Amino acid sequence: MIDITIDKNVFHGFLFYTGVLVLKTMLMSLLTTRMRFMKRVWSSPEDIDAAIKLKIPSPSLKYDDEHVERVRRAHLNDLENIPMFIFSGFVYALSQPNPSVALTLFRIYALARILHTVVYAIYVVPQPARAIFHVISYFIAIYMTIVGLIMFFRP
Ligand SMILES: N[C@@H](CCC(=O)N[C@@H](CS)C(=O)NCC(=O)O)C(=O)O
Repeated sequence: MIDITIDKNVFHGFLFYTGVLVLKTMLMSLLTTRMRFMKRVWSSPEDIDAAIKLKIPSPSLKYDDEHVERVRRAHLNDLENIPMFIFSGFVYALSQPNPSVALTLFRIYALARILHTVVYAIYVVPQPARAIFHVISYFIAIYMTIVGLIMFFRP
């Protein structure tokens, strides 16, 4: 029998920021599509056929457009990190953390992931801006996983 106690505010915070980050990741598909239309660049021949039918002027088949690839890399980076947050945040929320510390970590994590995208794919800001936002979110997720596992599985 496992005795699970979870603070209501911590759980609400976890679900809220998970929702924000899931929506943010899904938005990356729209951002990629927008960039494809702006640059008129697609990477599948059938998309070029569709663009011609839509009378989009001079669409091109290109696999390495700098702007499109930048948005795709930001999306991929979300996919490498945000699913991890969902596990880390959940196990951490189960470990009876201090509610204000937990909510602060969720908030900083979400903000850092959003700013990572802003400086990577929207307004390109020189490094180390992106690295800083990545490191902040990465170490928060590592901290939450370790604390969560230790506290949850303590004898
Ligand atoms: N898969 C990442 C692992 C390391 C990482 O996430 N680095 C951060 C901070 S420099 C990043 O924004 N990488 C760019 C990217 O994933 O495209 C990479 O190839 O860079």
